[in-house]
Amino acid sequence: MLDACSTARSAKENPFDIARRQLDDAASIIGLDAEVLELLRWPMREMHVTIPVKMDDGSVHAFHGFRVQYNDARGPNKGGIRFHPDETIDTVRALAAWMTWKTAVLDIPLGGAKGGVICNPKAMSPGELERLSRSYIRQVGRLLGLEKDVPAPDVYTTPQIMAWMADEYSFMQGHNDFGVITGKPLALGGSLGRGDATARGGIICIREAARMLGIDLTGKTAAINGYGNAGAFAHKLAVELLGMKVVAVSDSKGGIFNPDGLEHTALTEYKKRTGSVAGFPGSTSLTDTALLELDVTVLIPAALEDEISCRNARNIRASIVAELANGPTTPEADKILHERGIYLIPDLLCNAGGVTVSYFEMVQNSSGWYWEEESVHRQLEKKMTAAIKTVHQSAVQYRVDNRTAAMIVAIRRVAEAMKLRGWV
Ligand SMILES: NC(=O)C1=CN([C@@H]2O[C@H](COP(=O)(O)OP(=O)(O)OC[C@H]3O[C@@H](n4cnc5c(N)ncnc54)[C@H](O)[C@@H]3O)[C@@H](O)[C@H]2O)C=CC1
Ligand SMILES: O=C(O)CCC(=O)C(=O)O
Repeated sequence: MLDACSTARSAKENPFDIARRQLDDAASIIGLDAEVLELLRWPMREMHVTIPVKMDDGSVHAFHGFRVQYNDARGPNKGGIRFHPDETIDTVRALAAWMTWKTAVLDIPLGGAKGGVICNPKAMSPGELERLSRSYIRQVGRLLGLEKDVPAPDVYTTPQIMAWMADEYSFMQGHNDFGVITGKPLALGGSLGRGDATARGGIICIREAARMLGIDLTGKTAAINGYGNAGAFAHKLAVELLGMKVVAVSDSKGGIFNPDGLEHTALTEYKKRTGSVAGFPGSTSLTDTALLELDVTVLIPAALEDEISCRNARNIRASIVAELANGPTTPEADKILHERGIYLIPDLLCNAGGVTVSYFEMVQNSSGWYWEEESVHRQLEKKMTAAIKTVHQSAVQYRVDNRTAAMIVAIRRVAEAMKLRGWV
């Protein structure tokens, strides 16, 4: 039988198939009970919604969206909402499964969920986006709540969108209930430190990986695919906290390269003004394929799924691959990178800073006591370093790659909760 690498494919692999293969692999290594595994292979609940939105030209457009609650054995469901033209139910299922494993790896008392709307936010006016955000919440709101399911931002959703959603949900409840959503603006109960939390958690992982590998990162190079919330803050913090040089970045409109390092402030201002990093003065353009295969110390995929697959895994030259994106590497590519001695920090760990600070936001909203930024950073550092240590121990104990090691930690914790609750 041909494996996925042997077949001539140009289409993306189904992300939910990938999520299940990752689960099956980890489950077989620890001999997970078949009934537990069967439960973990399915979302516990999912909602498909049609979302009517009045457009600026007076027409009504029916958008389609989803909220998938994968598993809440360890606590309320948690996970972002993505607005993207290529969104599918299977992408949302995979992202919800990965949220479940991520909260378990970080040992925060939450489950996993994800939401998505099929739309092109770049082609919508602010008014249309607001009406879409409110209409989505009217449809899925009955599933949400601080004790049930707490969304957050993801690709192409922002703190402003979270604010509209929190407001709509509050109207539905008849009182302010901002704790239903995290990643909110500070003025509405957001947490200090949530903006750069995903990148900050990833930078802590890169720092610890380099320490383990004996690499001094000062002056070393990084390339970042995806220049949004996660990628742009990773650029800033890689320079500020690790002393690295970010030589290449890309977004959906193109990539740029400067061997002397790209300047963060000038680049983010340029992107804000022009809508893309492409054409940034002083840089040359490069394709995403070329960016991923650059000879850099650290490669940071920070865009979408399936960036590193059997098509390019043999050409990756970075020593460390730090997955800020969810699901950027396919299982075949995982194997190839592992065999080639490339140190991969899996998404479940690498991008968990975001949900960890979202959890801190929930705690602050519940208690009404707001933390200083320094406390957020300190608690994030503690949670991340503890998780890094646990995943490393698991990799050594089972002699597996880091993703499988993280999956083992996660499914053991979720399985324990399910057993204690009498689900299996
Ligand atoms: N925002 C958060 O707190 C978290 C985000 N993530 C993951 O990080 C990744 C990025 O999310 P955000 O930064 O929040 O989204 P964002 O919407 O702020 O930015 C996404 C960026 O990716 C770029 N992009 C899209 N398609 C691309 C392509 N084909 N090639 C290169 N760049 C492309 C966009 O132009 C944009 O710059 C996603 O996988 C998301 O699920 C994971 C954990 C938390
Ligand atoms: O902050 C959160 O609750 C979730 C962030 C997210 O969607 C993710 O980690 O993929």
